[in-house]
Amino acid sequence: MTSTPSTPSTFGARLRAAVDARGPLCVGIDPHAGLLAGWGLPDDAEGLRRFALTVVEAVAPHASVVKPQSAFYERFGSRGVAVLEEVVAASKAAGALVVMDAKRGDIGSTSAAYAAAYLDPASPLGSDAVTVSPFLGFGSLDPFVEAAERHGGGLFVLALTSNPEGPEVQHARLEDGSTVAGRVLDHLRRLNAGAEPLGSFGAVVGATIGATEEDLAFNGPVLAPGYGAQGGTTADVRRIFGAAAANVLPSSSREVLRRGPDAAAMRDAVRAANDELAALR
Ligand SMILES: O=c1ccn([C@@H]2O[C@H](COP(=O)(O)O)[C@@H](O)[C@H]2O)c(=O)[nH]1
Repeated sequence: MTSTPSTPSTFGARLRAAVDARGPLCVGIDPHAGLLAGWGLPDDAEGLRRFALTVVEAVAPHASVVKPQSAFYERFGSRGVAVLEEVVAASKAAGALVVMDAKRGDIGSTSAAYAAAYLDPASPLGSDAVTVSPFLGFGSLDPFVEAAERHGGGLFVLALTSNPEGPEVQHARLEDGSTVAGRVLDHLRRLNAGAEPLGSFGAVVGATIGATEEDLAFNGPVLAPGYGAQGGTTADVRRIFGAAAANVLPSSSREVLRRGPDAAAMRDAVRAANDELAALR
């Protein structure tokens, strides 16, 4: 009997199906020291583990996407990274897609190693998608693009970030008059051309940015952090993205996590946000 290797579905296709089933809210799993304290947990690897797995159990069966922020795990060294591995596995088992928020980017040969770490399903940190930085030149991300295509994964490339310092770099003008962010979006438009139902190469555009001249329709998903604790609202998502809002994943960490350790309260916060965001689709 011959076996046919199954072609992995694309990240864009999996994401579209997940959002249709569960709603667009992406829940950030960011174990801040202050949140551990607020939950009555010690600021150590065991406190981190109890916090992170409690969040996964509460939200991963309900949210389309979870986004662990790697920094909060790395600060505990190898024991923290082991917890991050557990978060990835448990979230996937509960049916959520995992976006690893690691914001990686380096010269191409090093990017290849980062891509293997975060996008190869055989890696203990293998996720559905990873956040990457294009500020070493978009071409430095080629190894990530190749790994995403090989493994059916996705990328979220920083374009217009939610922090107030971002415009200094992202609004800067290039020789042809386009902005740095606009050039990033152009690259994504090229990578996603013709993809159905949605491309796998996304952008990070904060839910907090002011008016923008950029064309935010590029046939790919948008991760929109800043929703919730940083002040971004559903009305902001509508204002910023307009017709492209249907492909936006508003991302909220602290606004959900501060409701814990009460699992029902975290789950209800996810449901309430998704109910409100449904009007955008
Ligand atoms: O432009 C960006 C890119 C990423 N982030 C990350 O999202 C969360 C935001 O957490 P909140 O508690 O909801 O504010 C965090 O992990 C950031 O590193 C971002 O905020 N802005």
